[in-house]
Amino acid sequence: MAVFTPVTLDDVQQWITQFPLGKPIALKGIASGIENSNFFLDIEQGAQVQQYVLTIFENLSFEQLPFYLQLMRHLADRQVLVPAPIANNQGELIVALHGKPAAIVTKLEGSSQMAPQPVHCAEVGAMLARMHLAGCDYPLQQPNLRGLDWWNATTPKVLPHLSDSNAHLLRVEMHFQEAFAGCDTYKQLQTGPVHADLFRNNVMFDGERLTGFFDFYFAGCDTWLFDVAVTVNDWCIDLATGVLDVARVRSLLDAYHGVRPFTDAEQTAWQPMLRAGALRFWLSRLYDYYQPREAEMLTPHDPTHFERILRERIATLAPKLF
Ligand SMILES: Nc1ncnc2c1ncn2[C@@H]1O[C@H](COP(=O)(O)OP(=O)(O)O)[C@@H](O)[C@H]1O
Ligand SMILES: N[C@@H](CCOP(=O)(O)O)C(=O)O
Repeated sequence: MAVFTPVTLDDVQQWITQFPLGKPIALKGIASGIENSNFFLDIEQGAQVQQYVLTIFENLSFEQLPFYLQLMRHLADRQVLVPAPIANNQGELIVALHGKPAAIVTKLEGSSQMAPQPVHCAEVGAMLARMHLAGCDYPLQQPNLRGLDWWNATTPKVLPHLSDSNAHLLRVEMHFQEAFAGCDTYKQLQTGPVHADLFRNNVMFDGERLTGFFDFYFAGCDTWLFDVAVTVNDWCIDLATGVLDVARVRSLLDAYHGVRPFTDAEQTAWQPMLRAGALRFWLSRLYDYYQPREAEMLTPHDPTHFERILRERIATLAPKLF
């Protein structure tokens, strides 16, 4: 279940006249996805047919969306591979469809690489560094809405559901992360717009060629290193154990470092940041697990996966950043 707002080709043919795009000839609902209604949209442009993705936003409002859509436009304009939002004839990226905010973005080629090798991790690392640099002059500001403030607000909501051992882990780690966020090294870390959810299912590949990052709806301004940690914690692990795979870690980090060299402060902060990246998703998965949304919104992700990763990052020294 992923199309929550039904749309017909006829609806789109009327609506799309406000975009400088051409004639829609096919519309197909996308089955995967859990947040929004997504459709592949084929548009005839002269002798060619171009493919786009139409998204109707089910939860985010007109007021919340500009940060994400304008960020994608900003990055696309700077040759970072992301879906490029298309503006209507008034220059608007977000336009109402069936009373909800909607947007059209370019379709990325390929599919997600769910069993990445070092070559894929290198592509991800290099593009992530390019994305961070390209975001430097992005004018809009929004904090990472799943950052420390959210962790502090969420911890008391999930603590009553946890075993003694997990409650202890959560309390100790929150204490550790509060101290880390207040330390001098942390304050020296470079910040800017980050994706903050760059998991395997949010990147497209055509063979070994990365074709784009997508699903920017957790993006916000945070440390670049947090983005790297979240990415490494998903792309470079053995999924069963959470243990880092050194070859994939090295490929991702070396490729990133080749584009945007890591700093000494980032080197010092690396292990605590890997723990922060694990804690963030442990907490959100716990929250979703114990405060489930409506029944049709699929099975929540497994929180124990990130509990395992967090314990592993605390116990084992990670490969150095550079
Ligand atoms: N720009 C795009 N290009 C190609 N495929 C896309 C694009 N955006 C979304 N998709 C496809 O739609 C699916 C659902 O998108 P996603 O952003 O995960 O949805 P949701 O926000 O509802 O979770 C993705 O897994 C991907 O297959
Ligand atoms: N990546 C997060 C969940 C975010 O949902 P997404 O499918 O839209 O990326 C997790 O794995 O917990």
